Parts: sequence; structure tokens; C-alpha cells
Amino acid sequence: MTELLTAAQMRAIEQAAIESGEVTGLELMERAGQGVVEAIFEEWPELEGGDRKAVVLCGPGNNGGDGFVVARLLKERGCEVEVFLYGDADKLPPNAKANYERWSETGRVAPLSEYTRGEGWGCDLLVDALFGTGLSRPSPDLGNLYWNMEDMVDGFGIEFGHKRGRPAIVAVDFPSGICSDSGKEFPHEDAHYRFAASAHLTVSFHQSKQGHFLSEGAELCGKVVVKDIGLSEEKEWRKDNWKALTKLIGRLHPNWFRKDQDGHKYHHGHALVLSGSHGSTGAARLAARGALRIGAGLVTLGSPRSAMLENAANLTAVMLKQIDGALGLTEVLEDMRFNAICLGPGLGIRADTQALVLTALKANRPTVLDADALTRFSANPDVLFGLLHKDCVITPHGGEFTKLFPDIAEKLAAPAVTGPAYSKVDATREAAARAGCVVLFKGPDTVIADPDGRCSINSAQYDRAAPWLATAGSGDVLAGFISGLLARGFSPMQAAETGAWLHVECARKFGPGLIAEDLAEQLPAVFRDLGL
Ligand SMILES: NC(=O)C1=CN([C@@H]2O[C@H](COP(=O)(O)OP(=O)(O)OC[C@H]3O[C@@H](n4cnc5c(N)ncnc54)[C@H](OP(=O)(O)O)[C@@H]3O)[C@@H](O)[C@H]2O)[C@@H](O)CC1
Ligand SMILES: Nc1ncnc2c1ncn2[C@@H]1O[C@H](COP(=O)(O)OP(=O)(O)O)[C@@H](O)[C@H]1O
Ligand SMILES: [K+]
Repeated sequence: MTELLTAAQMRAIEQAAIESGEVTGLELMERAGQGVVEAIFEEWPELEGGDRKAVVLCGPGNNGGDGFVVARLLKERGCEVEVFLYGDADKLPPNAKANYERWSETGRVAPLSEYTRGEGWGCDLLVDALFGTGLSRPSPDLGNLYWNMEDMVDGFGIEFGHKRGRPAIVAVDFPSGICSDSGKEFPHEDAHYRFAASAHLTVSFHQSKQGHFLSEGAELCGKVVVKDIGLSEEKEWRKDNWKALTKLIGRLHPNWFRKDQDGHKYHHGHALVLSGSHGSTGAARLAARGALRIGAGLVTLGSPRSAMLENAANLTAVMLKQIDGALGLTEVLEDMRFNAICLGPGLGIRADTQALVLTALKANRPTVLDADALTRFSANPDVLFGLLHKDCVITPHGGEFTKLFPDIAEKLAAPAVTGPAYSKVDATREAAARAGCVVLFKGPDTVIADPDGRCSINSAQYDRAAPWLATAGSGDVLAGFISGLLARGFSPMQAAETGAWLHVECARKFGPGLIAEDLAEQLPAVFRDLGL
């Protein structure tokens, strides 16, 4: 897993390195500029040599300082470079000022208004070094520029390489206008057209930042490349701060999923999934099949009497047991071999769902609550929070999250006014602390947090985009995946992270045309690809 930093964490790491004498701020800025130029030519080798023109837009802080380094290095590599500054050169921070002066020895710096007033783009490469991690408020006067950049990113590729006027756009650290912690744009009522820049390529430093993977961040960054700027491993700092670090879930190791060669089915747990009544049974069957495919030794679907025939006609490897209401569930759970429970998909939001949830939670087994098992508590979430325990995982989508945590959802939905803005990471952490269990908050940027503050993002963005997951029932399959992993003995956090990651892998394996039934059927191929 990779760690994602906030602006404050990046500054702390930078500060620690500078104070230890390991590096100076000016050296870091030079390496950042070098990293950007390296990434540009790696992405577009055709920009090297020949008659190429670059425009570099520099801002009033250190992001602008990186821009002056980029301008100098591009010029050294043979580009014709024009530089525009937003703000007052006399107020630049010291390192940025030093690089401004260095550039000024060989080139001119014009005010940004000269560029934005001009006709067309007039370059092959546009470097956005206006704002990075220090952006703290909206920039209404840049709305028009941002809007044009979005247009350029959308239209890119048609004439690039043939006709000047459709530049490749590179963002230094972030497309300007995005909050680096939350990925939100800073809106402003006076802004024209757009609130943040767009880019084809974003080059960041040392480690990715949270905002590259949250909210609008991923959409506007294009592609993110992270360049090493020689900051050390900062082991001490990490030891003190590990809980506050957000992880990006990456490729999982096959050992994670292997089954012992000599184990029998009860070694891998027995998951119980509760079905809704007749006519509402498909969701639970999707979850049950997901739990079985992901490796639970046994999976039983608990069905009310009214739906027994319907379920029996549609199940083979998944077993079926009649469970009528909370009393029936209490009796079944006397069998301690049921070591994971999944409730919610298709369960309905009547009072009997509440009774089932309360019974399941009192049994104190690893439990996944999804869909109706969450919605049922919209009017009284505190009743639910009072019973949830540390072995639970709840898996709300945006609507369910809002019903359970209305005040947190309101903060998350509020427009960013000052930076750093309240993020989906902040929201999920706060929700997990309140619920007292793992919360998996769905979306292309699925965020998972536990009550201790550990947090990770499962990204279905960039080259892991999986828009076909937005299909009815895919969340039910995820709930099943997580329950199956709980049955196998994964901890709630591990089960949620692993289930979410495999869910996206399955969607990508199948690709366009995916429907929920297809997801679990991709698991064998995904496991094989992992080397299992
Ligand atoms: N940390 C590191 O390790 C490294 C960092 N590096 C680079 O530094 C960047 C961070 O630099 P940074 O902190 O100077 O912030 P930056 O993004 O340039 O913007 C702040 C400036 O903008 C101003 N300002 C803010 N909002 C505004 C608005 N709406 N409209 C107008 N002005 C506004 C704000 O003014 P103030 O809020 O103080 O009034 C301040 O002057 C980082 O992204 C990376 O590129 C690399 O060199 C490598 C090592
Ligand atoms: N555009 C998208 N890109 C990636 N994943 C998505 C996207 N839209 C939805 N998902 C994922 O699909 C699943 C949908 O779950 P949910 O909304 O509960 O659906 P349902 O209730 O129909 O099963 C979640 O895991 C969510 O993260
Ligand atoms: K930028």
C-alpha cells in the first residue's frame, strides 16, 4: 500500500529534512522542477527537440517557484519558453524569488493578464505552476483560464503534434484550484465558468497527496506521476504519525488469499446471509455467491418461509435454511460455526429488519450491514451506533451515509471556502469513530476507516476506472465479498479493504457490459492473475 499525504504532512516531512541538514529548500525546489521536466519528456517524447514552445504560468508561492525552475530547464532542453506570473514578484517566498531571479537573467516574466488576454494558446506545452498544496481560498479571477483549460483537455489529441494551439497541459503538484487534502475545487460565486484547472498530466513530489484520489481531484489531474525529490524515509516521523496517514490500497499479495493445503471447509468459515421475503431475494443471493466465491468454506442463505421456494429454485452450492424473524435467527446463531453474518441487501425497511439487525449484533459475530439494514435506522441511527461493535463493517453509499450521519454529510457537501477543506477521508474517519466499527463509504473513491482512525482509499480512478460498477446489485456483491472474508478470519478492516479492491479488479476483468451477476464469476481469473 502507498501512503497519501496531506499538505501539512508533506510540509512536516520537508521541514524535518531541512532541519536535519539533509537538504535545503532550494535543492528540493530544483529537484521538483527536474522531476516535472523529466515526466514531461517521458510522457511526450515528441516534445523534445525541434521547434517547440512552452508557456509556464507561475503563482505567488513555491508552486510558482517550481515553475521558474521548469521554465529554465525546458529552455536548456531547447524549448522556446514564455513565463507569466500571477501576483507580485517582490512578495515571492525566498526560494521562489531566487528561481524567479535566476530565470530573469535569461528570460522575461510577464504578468498573467498578458497571457489570458491573448488570442489562443500559442504553445505546444502549458505548465500550470499557479497553486499547489498551499492554495487556501478561491481564485475567482482565474475561472475563465480554468474553463479554457478544461476545454483544451477535452479536445486534446486532435491536432497535437501537427498544429500549435492545442497544448499538452502539465500541472505542477496539482491542477490549480484544487484543495490538496480533499480534492475539492474552491468554488466562488463570482468565478466565471470553472473553479479549478484541468491537466493531462500532474506531476507530484515524494508521495501522492490525498486530493489526487478524492472528489474532483482524480477527474482534473488527468494522470498522476510522482517524482522522488530525495526526501528520506522519515522513519521517526512515520512512527509518530502512522495512524494519521491515509493509505492507497494497491495490488495485494497472493499469500493474503491462499488457503492452507490441509484445511477442510470449516477451516474457512461459515457465512450466513439473510434474504428478504418473496420477490426481494436476488440481492441476498448475489451477496451469498460473492461470499462463497471469495473463499468462505460454507455459505448459508437464511430465508423467510415465504421465499423458500424462490430461493431453493435459484441456489446450488449456497445452502438454504429457513429463518423466520428475530426468534428464528437467535436459534440459528446458537450454532457457533456461523462466524460471519451479512444483512441488508433486499431485506426491506420494515420493523422486522430492525429486529433482525439487533439480534445479529447481539450475537457479537463479525457482521456486515449494508443497504436496508442501514436505511432502516435513518430515523434513529443512535440505536444502531449503540449496538455496533468492533467486528462490524457497515457499507453505506452516499445516500445511506447521509441518512446515518446527516451532520457529517452536510460538512462534506459544504463548498470548500478555506483550505484544507473537510474531505471524504475526514468524514469517513469521523463516521467510524461515531459508529464504533469499520465504515466503508462507497464511490469511485471508496474510503474505509476504522474507529482508531486508520484509513485507506480504494481508488477506481485513473487506470483503475470501473464505471461499469455503477450497476444495480454491485454493492450487494461487495457486502458478500466482505462477509466471505470475515468468515475466512480476516479482520474487519482487512476484509473491507481486500473486498473493495477485489470488487474493482473483478469489474475491470469483465469490463463493459458488466452486471452484478458477473462480478463474483471473475474472482477465479483475478486470483489466477495474482498468482494464486
Ligand atoms: N512542501 C514541499 O516539500 C515541497 C513543495 N514544493 C512546491 O511548493 C508548493 C507549495 O508551496 P506553497 O506552500 O508556497 O503554496 P502554493 O501552492 O505555491 O500557493 C501558496 C501561495 O498562494 C497564495 N494564495 C493561496 N490561495 C490564493 C488565491 N486563491 N489567490 C491568490 N493567492 C493565493 C498564498 O498566499 P497567502 O494565502 O499566504 O496570502 C501563497 O502565496 C507545492 O505544491 C510544490 O509545488 C516543491 O518545491 C518541493 C518540496
Ligand atoms: N462510477 C463508479 N466507479 C467505480 N465504482 C463505482 C462507481 N459507481 C458505483 N461504484 C461502486 O459500485 C458499488 C455500488 O454499490 P451500491 O450503490 O450499494 O449498489 P447496489 O445497492 O445497487 O448494490 C459500490 O461498491 C461503489 O463503490
Ligand atoms: K499547479
